[in-house]
Amino acid sequence: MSAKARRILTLNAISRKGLARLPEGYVVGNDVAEPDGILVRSHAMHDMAIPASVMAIGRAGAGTNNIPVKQMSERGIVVFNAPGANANAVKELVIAGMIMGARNLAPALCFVSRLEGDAERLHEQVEAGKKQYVGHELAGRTLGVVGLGAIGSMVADAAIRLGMHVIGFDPEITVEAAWRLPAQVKKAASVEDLVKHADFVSLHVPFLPATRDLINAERINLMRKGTVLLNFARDGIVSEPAVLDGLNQGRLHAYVCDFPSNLLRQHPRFVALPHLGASTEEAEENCAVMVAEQLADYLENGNILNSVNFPNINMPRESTWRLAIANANVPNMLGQISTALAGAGLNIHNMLNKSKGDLAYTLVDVDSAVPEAVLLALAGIEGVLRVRYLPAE
Ligand SMILES: NC(=O)c1ccc[n+]([C@@H]2O[C@H](COP(=O)([O-])OP(=O)(O)OC[C@H]3O[C@@H](n4cnc5c(N)ncnc54)[C@H](O)[C@@H]3O)[C@@H](O)[C@H]2O)c1
Ligand SMILES: O=C(O)CC[C@@H](O)C(=O)O
Repeated sequence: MSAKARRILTLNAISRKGLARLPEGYVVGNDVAEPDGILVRSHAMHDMAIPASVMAIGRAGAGTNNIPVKQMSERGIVVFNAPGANANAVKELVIAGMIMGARNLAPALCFVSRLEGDAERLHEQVEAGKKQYVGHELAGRTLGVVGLGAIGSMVADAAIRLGMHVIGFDPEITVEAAWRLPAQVKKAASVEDLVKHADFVSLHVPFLPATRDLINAERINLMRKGTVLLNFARDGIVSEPAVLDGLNQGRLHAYVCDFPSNLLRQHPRFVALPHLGASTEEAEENCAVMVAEQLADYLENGNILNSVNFPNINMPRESTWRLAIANANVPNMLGQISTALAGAGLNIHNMLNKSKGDLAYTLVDVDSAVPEAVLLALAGIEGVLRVRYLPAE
């Protein structure tokens, strides 16, 4: 891979092992001006002025709701994520959360932290107090999983191994994810159907307008009495006032999540962790390695893997002179690109075009150097969002 002095701005701490995957010569830091690319975890980018120099953003994680993806698409900026790279870390924390909820571990730990006196007095208080925290076991209970992607499918699998029954709901499940799912997972017809039949409900969907308040008062009222609700996805997926009512009325036994809340914080059966789902060395490294490699291959060669807004595309280099063109997915773009190249006497060696939704992307290898005037002509075609010239070093 060629090593231009590309500039990468980091908006969060990114694992060093990931940064080491960037080519030599890259300038990387949290104060880099005029960056070519940005690496980010949960930093909120919606209100940030994203410099004109930026060509790509790599999210070292799964959720991209902290990034203004639509505006980036309009600017031809490719947004990458790291699908599945932190799924095992989240799965393990969800299992911990189920046990915390079922065995009343958070209030029990609070009880212990308040104990005073000598060893004999501690013993007396423990034996008198522990009956308040009697819980139940996971085996034989039913877990409902909403969203059966990378994390949901792993949670389902782990729960089955713990002796639980599992039902799942995911109207947009991919073929790949469906293959990953254990055969024992029963299919729910809807979220309503799922919550009616579960003792534990765990949410693993992205935060989108369609999933805002997915768990609301109506759905909580359909739940079995004493349900444990787990949310390691995003806080906005659950209506907090509805959860508070559910906890107060006993419909919910506990709400275990990764998102502290001022509204819920006083409730003894509200358990919040500080967004720790992906905070393991392994997950941080996996995410950073994946996204750094994707970002570098895009910046150097124009290839795209795991973008949330542009299609996957990979064309091995067969010539020195490459163009990468991001454009609207409308008719005759390829015709106009080819005409502009032919008009300048440039012979196309290889060309690949892919589309995803409203966006398309074209890689073109040509047999000779591309003059600046041709780049300007291509950029002037209506619907072209960005033109990059990537001659191999
Ligand atoms: N707590 C954390 O630190 C942490 C870590 C990783 C991911 N997350 C969150 O978890 C989410 C899921 O992560 P993932 O890696 O499993 O993503 P994923 O893309 O692999 O899976 C998401 C699944 O949700 C499904 N889905 C979408 N809308 C749905 C709906 N309305 N009802 C049911 N299913 C629906 C999709 O079809 C997909 O299968 C992320 O978007 C992120 O917000 C949180
Ligand atoms: O980077 C993190 O710590 C959180 C990541 C997580 O929320 C995700 O969506 O992948």
